[in-house]
Amino acid sequence: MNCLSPSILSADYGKLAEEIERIDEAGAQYIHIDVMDGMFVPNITLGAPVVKSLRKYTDRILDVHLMIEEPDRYVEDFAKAGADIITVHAEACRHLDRTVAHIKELGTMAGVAINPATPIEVLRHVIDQVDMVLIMTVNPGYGGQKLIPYTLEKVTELRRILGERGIKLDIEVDGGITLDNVDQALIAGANIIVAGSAVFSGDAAANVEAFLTHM
Ligand SMILES: O=C(CO)[C@H](O)[C@H](O)COP(=O)(O)O
Ligand SMILES: [Fe+2]
Repeated sequence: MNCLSPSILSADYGKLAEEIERIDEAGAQYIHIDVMDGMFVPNITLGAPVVKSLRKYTDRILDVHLMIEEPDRYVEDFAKAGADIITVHAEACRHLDRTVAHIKELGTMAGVAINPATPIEVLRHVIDQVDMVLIMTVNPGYGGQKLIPYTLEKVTELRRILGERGIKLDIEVDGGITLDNVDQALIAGANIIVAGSAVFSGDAAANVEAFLTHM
């Protein structure tokens, strides 16, 4: 199933509850929450207490994207806060297999993300353990960047490999997705679409509805 996961990175942080209710009512199936630690990426955003507060305002899937070093230290906090999917970066984990197992033990869906320059080969031994792979279509750290075209080739290649291995898995794309390129991402084989600035610039509800017509 194709789903939209608006990234609240580009929402008004002073009105997060209202912003989430708006995109929930407009039909977005997921809510993408970007957690940045100022180490793995240059920015700092928010932590588990904010996720816990936001959980009260929506029953949609809380899709937590951890852009933090050694995320194993925090996955339990995010699971307890109400995250439905916790995605960690392969580049940030010293023991990726252990971290994925830890997330699953907590009863939460597990995702693994890779940066644009990270080859999909790093996923080879974990793709039958995770619920989702996140292919970054920009370098992580900021909203509002332009999609890097070669990243969609990685999506196509991963979908092909999954098909050969008979593995059903969600592929999420994140970064620079707009109404003008979302079809390319879907054709490449992505089925979870993150969009931040394209949703939260202007009328967020109308933007969600416009995306959903493509899904
Ligand atoms: O993970 C992210 C940045 O690291 C964000 O989810 C992503 O960039 C979404 O924002 P936009 O759609 O504006 O690119
Ligand atoms: Fe993200």
